[in-house]
Amino acid sequence: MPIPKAELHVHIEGTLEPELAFELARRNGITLKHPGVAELREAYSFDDLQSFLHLYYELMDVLRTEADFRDLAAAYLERAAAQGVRHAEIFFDPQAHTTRGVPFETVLNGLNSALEDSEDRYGVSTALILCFLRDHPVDDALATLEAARPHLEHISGVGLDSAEVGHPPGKFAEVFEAAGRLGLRRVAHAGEEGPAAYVREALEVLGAERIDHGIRSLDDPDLVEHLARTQVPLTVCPFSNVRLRAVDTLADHPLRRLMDAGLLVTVNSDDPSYFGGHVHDNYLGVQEHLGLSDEDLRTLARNSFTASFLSPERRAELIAEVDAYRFG
Ligand SMILES: Nc1ncnc2[nH]cnc12
Ligand SMILES: [Zn+2]
Repeated sequence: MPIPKAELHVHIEGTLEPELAFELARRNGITLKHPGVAELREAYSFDDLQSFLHLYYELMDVLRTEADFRDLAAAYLERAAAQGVRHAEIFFDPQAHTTRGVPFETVLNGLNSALEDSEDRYGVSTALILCFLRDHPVDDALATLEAARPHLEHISGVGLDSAEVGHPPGKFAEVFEAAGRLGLRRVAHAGEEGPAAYVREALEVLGAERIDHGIRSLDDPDLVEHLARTQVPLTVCPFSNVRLRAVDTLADHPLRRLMDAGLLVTVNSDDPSYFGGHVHDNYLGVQEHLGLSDEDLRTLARNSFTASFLSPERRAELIAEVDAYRFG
């Protein structure tokens, strides 16, 4: 079994495998543009974040009913367990569904019905993080937070995702402030394609407790020093960065430089069905291409629990499992 770890950056909609997409399309009487699974997989070649988002939102059309969202989440949890995941903090994009006429409750109830027995079935504890789409109006984000209010016992935090460049975090100050007042944790995608200044803004204006991606932080030495001192975690997604061409190759990936600079770095899958691998595949990829040792992987696994929203007691238990793990 792979080393125990937490996954802190995975979009549930990005775990939709082509086979399941076709099954759900059939179930819902939808015809996909792509004739079959092989042709769809061939379309998984991207120039940048925007070209990926186009297909990502298009394929979501197959997700219509509670059962669809349940099956999507159950399939992810089963695969995650096989990758050594013991705890998953899972993003979902309600606006991508409500704008298509799928009610907020359909999405949340469906996901929850898979999440509620995840610990018993798969040995994976879970949390949900509601992401606002930063390329949509702020008022839509406020309305989404309002829709979430009756369901806060099922939602741990809020995040910010979708097209980054031209959509600085500061635009969402009011929404994040309101989310904070509701007791929600706050994270944000920043510094994936956008500049280091967006990472600063996410920290200073949104009160982000974790930065999703954050790789462009390296362009600003003062910011790197700040992140090292405060230990605000980065949820880094190496396969994603290569597939979306934020980084040329895995061998060029800045993960090792971020670790060497003393940052609290974690490794995650982002949208595993689109980017060629799940979270442990990412661990093995960076190990091979960046020359990380088994002990480096242990550090990354430890970091994943340290950076999680689990209680200090549960974090300590899981970190003890990481420390006791023997590489095969
Ligand atoms: N890598 C990513 N960046 C921004 N938004 C996303 N939504 C799904 N994956 C994303
Ligand atoms: Zn992401």
